[in-house]
Amino acid sequence: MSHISVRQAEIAAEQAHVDVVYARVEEMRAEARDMRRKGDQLAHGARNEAIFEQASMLFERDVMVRHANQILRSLDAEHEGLVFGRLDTTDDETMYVGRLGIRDANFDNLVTDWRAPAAAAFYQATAEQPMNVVRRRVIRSTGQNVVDIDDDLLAPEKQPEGMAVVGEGALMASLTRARGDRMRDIVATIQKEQDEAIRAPWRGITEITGGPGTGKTAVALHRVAYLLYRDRRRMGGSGVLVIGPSPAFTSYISRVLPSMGEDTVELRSLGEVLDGATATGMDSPEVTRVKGSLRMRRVLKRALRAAPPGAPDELRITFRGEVLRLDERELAKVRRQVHSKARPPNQSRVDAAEALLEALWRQAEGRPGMAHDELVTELGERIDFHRFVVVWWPILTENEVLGWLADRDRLADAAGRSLSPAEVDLLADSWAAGTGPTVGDIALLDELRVLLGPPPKRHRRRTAAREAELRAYGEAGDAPVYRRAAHYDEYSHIVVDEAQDLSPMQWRMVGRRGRYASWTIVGDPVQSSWPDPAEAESARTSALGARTTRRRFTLGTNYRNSAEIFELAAQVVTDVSTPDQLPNAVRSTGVKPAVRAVGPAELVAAVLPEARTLLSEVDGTVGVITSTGRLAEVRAALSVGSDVDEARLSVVDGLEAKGLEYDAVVLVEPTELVTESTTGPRTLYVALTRATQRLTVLTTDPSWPA
Ligand SMILES: Nc1ncnc2c1ncn2[C@@H]1O[C@H](COP(=O)(O)OP(=O)(O)OP(=O)(O)O)[C@@H](O)[C@H]1O
Repeated sequence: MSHISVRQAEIAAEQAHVDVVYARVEEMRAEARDMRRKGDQLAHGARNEAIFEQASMLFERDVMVRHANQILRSLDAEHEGLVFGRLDTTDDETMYVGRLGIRDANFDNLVTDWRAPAAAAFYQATAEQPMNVVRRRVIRSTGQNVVDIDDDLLAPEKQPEGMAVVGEGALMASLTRARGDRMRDIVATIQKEQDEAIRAPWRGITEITGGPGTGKTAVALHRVAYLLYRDRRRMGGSGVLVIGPSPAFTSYISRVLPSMGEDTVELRSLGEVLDGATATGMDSPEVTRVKGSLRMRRVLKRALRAAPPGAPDELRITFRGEVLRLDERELAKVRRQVHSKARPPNQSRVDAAEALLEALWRQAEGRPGMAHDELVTELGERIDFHRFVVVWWPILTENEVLGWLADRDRLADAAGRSLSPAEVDLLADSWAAGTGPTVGDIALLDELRVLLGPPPKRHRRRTAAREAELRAYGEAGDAPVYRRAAHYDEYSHIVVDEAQDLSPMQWRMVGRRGRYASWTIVGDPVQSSWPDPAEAESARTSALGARTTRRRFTLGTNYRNSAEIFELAAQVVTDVSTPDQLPNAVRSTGVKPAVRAVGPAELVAAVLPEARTLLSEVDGTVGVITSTGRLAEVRAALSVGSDVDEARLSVVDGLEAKGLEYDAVVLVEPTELVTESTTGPRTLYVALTRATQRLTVLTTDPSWPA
């Protein structure tokens, strides 16, 4: 047979199996719908039964309906390539690997779930250690149609007669495909070093480091899918949280888990970790640095202890014909005394009232007709006294307290010697600008929330049991509504991506979400935009606990950039990295990055034609990356060319580019990315490593990158 007809024959054989699988999926769908119907009938029946029977029937109904819904959800997930792999072993066994485990009506395996232990060989077998695998086959499909196959022969000496081997490399084929605006899953082509990190035990802290494009994000997300599959009860019930640097990033990765049938994982950017707040704006690097520093804890603590703006500075009250008075100094003393108790301020109003009454007694003591207990009881019940307490010791929100600090004098008082006068100016200006909380403010607000304590509860409308139930299942029962209590801190697993950029204050905020969590921490120190890694490291250790099990995986192959693009990127970080921190980019396109020198007046005008050229050269996305200061100007220049395909073109600054990727990139004035940031070369490195195929650098410096 010719080469082509062997391939066609093999594709046809795989199509036959895939057809059987899809037919079975249809049957399973019908069975699940039937189960759900029965569950509903059971519930209907229960309404007519005695109460105690009702409870058990409702429980049974819940279990049935939930189970049926879970099956339907995973069957309904986007199943492009439901079956993507096949292993042929030395024992003449054949195993298909796919996104779901599927058995036929006789319980024989049609497809093994990629996360099952039996499927591990699909990712881990190598020619050196074939793990009983003779041939590994990747099956590529469009919808339900097999379009191509690709084989690795791992044990040629065991190849039986008639076993065909076709293809040129599924990984390379997948890497050269055009990118869309969302990241895709990589289940079919996970590499061995990646698989080890994905399948690592759930306990403790799993660190995944590696250079740009090594698949850290992809691996972390597949790890989540793996952990949920292996331990759904533990992981799914308490929930999994994935934290990324920006909303652009969380949107970019948002499809990966649903495409694997997992739609219960929460994705949040750093500006959204605190419930009720959404921040996207970034401060300047200088301000970010101060806001992120642990010194802010002391500043915030002191800020809380000051009298709130507008609080009365005198208490005057008449008791038994005598005027009792506490002046500003005495009131300040009482305030200090109440704050010195361990209770948070929002829980201390009763303490404050008691301390005020004691201070009033000290005024009254010795005067005729005064008795301690009478004064305390009678004044304590008086409405004018209550009115005073409410305004003198108000229940505060974190936003109010941060708002106070826009006042430079107040901030300087709170800062004491923790901040320099220049730092005080920087922060006061940033808050006085009134543009709403920035991403850096969110960690401060969260800190204040904890320092203030919860406001006193008047009524508990829901019982604790009801709360717990709502947390676990959502109110609707069958739809997956994953509403958790505000400031939920019991996630079972938390993934922190681009972890190298978290400030110490952000580590504290993130650490609070996982009191009992295990962690996957993903990052690359060379891409860090945080200036003091040692401080961040120690904050991270105290946030996550130093003694827990730690395991570390380092990924060494850059799957994103062409070798030509990465060669240029590596040049800019030679001074801030060691050779072992730089990955190996193995895919060569033969196209070197274009570096174009232009005059300063032509710089911005040159962006549109370059973007147009790249849009015509690649099938997928084009990113324009510029300094933050130039973002608006470049966006305006690009909107002039209304003929460009906006779905394929985006404009971001160096920080927003974190974690994203495009088929082609226009990088505008690289030196500005360096000078604008306190960790310049690292930010530039991020920008230079976003493109998979083409990179054009526009610079006004003819000698760049020298
Ligand atoms: N085994 C693989 N098979 C196919 N594609 C892969 C594989 N590993 C990684 N990729 C692809 O390489 C690209 C880079 O992956 P990813 O974004 O996860 O890298 P990263 O290490 O997080 O990068 P960065 O640190 O630059 O953000 C993605 O398009 C991803 O799909």
